[in-house]
Formats: sequence, structure tokens, C-alpha cells
Amino acid sequence: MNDSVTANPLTDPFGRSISSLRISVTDRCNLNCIYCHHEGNDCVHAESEISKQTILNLVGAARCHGVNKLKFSGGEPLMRSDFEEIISELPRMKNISATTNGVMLADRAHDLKDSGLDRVNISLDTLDPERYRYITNGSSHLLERVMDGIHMAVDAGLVPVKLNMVLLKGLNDSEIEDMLDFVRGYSDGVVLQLIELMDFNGIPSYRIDADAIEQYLASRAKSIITRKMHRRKKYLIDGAAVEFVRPIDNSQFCAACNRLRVTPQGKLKPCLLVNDNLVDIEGADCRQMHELLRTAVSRRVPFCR
Ligand SMILES: Nc1nc2c(ncn2[C@@H]2O[C@H](COP(=O)(O)OP(=O)(O)OP(=O)(O)O)[C@@H](O)[C@H]2O)c(=O)[nH]1
Ligand code: SF4
Ligand code: SF4
Repeated sequence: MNDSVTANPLTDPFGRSISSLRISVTDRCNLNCIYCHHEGNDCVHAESEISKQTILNLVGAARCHGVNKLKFSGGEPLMRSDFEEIISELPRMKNISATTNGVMLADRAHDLKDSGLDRVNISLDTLDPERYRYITNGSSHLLERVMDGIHMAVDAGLVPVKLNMVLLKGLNDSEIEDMLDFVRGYSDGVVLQLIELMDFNGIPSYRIDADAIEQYLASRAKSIITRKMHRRKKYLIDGAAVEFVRPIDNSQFCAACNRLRVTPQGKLKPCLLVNDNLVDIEGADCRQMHELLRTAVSRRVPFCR
């Protein structure tokens, strides 16, 4: 098929067109964060991982339907030693990004950029080593490695680097201003992304008041932009850009959900929070992928309505 032609855009029964794939390449991770949602995957200890060829076949087919953005996540995607190889064999897309905890990023940032990765999101919930240890169940020294990872990502041009800060009431919510200052230190190469906790891990006591956070950001912002994806708000505050990801009980967020997910076991996942409607794609060839994509998209229902 001629790649420049978009055949049959993938539109779900609720009129949401799919423009992006979010591919979780592994469940493995070198941290164990207290809020980890494992990308909504309820099968986190499977032995095999989605193969490079399945990813390439899927992306090739999805591209013919107008998908132009890819997000790679995990677990921790850099746990896969063939991650750079996967990126380098992908067809050209509008944007290819990865979400990482940053611990192993410093040494690989330049290779990733050379392989074709456009940008990264890096978890940074706190600037305090002791809090970092508590939140990630890792060593406090790893925070320095994350800082090196952020530095090298900017140096390699994996920008804008988004710093993912999951807001945890009483734990790190006092650090928002410090994080804004940190982001300003990188001028426009780094964006702060505040994330509302998805508390299905039994840690509801950390849930923040999202309305209050939104009001606070609005009161500080010179301008506010609404992104197409999830209708997320982006605030510009004295030279720092801040996005707020607010997925809880948010029908607007789900109404503007344009991503199809892929699990590390090689299944299309119509929604982060639903596990009984997956479509197996492992081993499918390019031709079969078109039909499998259509099946998964036909099963998409907004989680919040
Ligand atoms: N419920 C829900 N939450 C999401 C979805 N996408 C992202 N999130 C939340 O947003 C967090 C940050 O996601 P990232 O992997 O950094 O990527 P992103 O910010 O969504 O994507 P970009 O803006 O393209 O970088 C995730 O850990 C989730 O908590 C989604 O489709 N549904
Ligand atoms: S770094 Fe990400 S994948 Fe790893 S435990 Fe933390 S939240 Fe989960
Ligand atoms: S429908 Fe809502 S909960 Fe499901 S993946 Fe999309 S934004 Fe997330």
C-alpha cells in the first residue's frame, strides 16, 4: 500500500479517531513505585515479551490508517536491550517518544536519539533523595542518576523532556514550586507534567484535591492552552510550562482519548482500565494487522462517560 495514503482512518464507535499507539514493551522494571499502575495490565509476570517483528508489523499497518505518533512505555522500556534496535527499524512517524524512569538513561540518551527517538518523559516525583527512596522503593542514590539522565536527554535533543510528577498528598505536593524552578533552569527544553494519582493500589490517602491544584495553576498562569489529546491543560507560569494530567472521573479526558494501547504480551488493549477485551496480535503479519486493529478499535468505549 502507498504509505502516503491514509486508508480507512481508525475511528471507534464513539467517534474517537486513533492517531497514536502506546506500546508497553516490557513489564520489567528496576523500581517498584508505590503508585505503579502497570499500564492497567493484570498479567505482569508473563515470561515472553512482544517481539520486535510484531511491533514493526503493527506500526506499519497502523501508519496506513493515519496513526502518526508512538509512545513506548513499560515497565521500564530501557530494560529491553533491543530497545534502540526496535526504534531504529520503525518507519518514519510524526513523533516517537518514550516514558522512562530515567535511571538507565544517561548512557543511552544519545544512542536513542540517533536511533530515531524524538523525545522522552522522565519520572521525577521529588527532588529529595529520601522521598525518592520511599516513593520508588529504590536507593536514594538513584535520584542522581535520574538527574544525569535528564541532563543527557536535553543534551541529546530528546526535547521537550517532560518530567512526570505524580502528585501524592502530604508526600510531594509541597514541591510544586521547587519543581517549577527546576524546570525553569532548563529554559524551554523541559516541561513539568503533574499527574493525578490513579489510586487503585490501595493508597487513597495520597489522593490530592485536583480541583484545588487546577485553580492554583490557573491563578499563577499567564496563559492556558488546551491540548487535543485528553483535552489536557497546559499552563505557562513565569517561563515554566506545566501540564496537568487529570484522568480520574474525567469524561472530557476519555472523550478525547485517541490512543490504542499495546501490552507487553502482544495484545491490543482498547482502554487502560479494561482487561476483558484484548486482541492478540503476537506473530500477526502486516496484512492480518489491519483487521486486528479494526477489531480492537471497535471495542473501544470511553471509561468515563
Ligand atoms: N487513564 C489514562 N491515563 C493516562 C493515559 N495516558 C497517560 N495517562 C496517565 O498519564 C501518565 C503520563 O503518561 P506518559 O507516559 O508520560 O505520556 P503522556 O503524557 O500521556 O504523553 P505525551 O504527552 O505524548 O508525552 C501515565 O502514567 C498515566 O497515569 C490514558 O490514555 N488514560
Ligand atoms: S518506574 Fe514506572 S514502571 Fe517502574 S515501578 Fe515506577 S511507575 Fe512502575
Ligand atoms: S478511555 Fe479513558 S481511561 Fe481508557 S485509556 Fe482512554 S483516557 Fe484512559
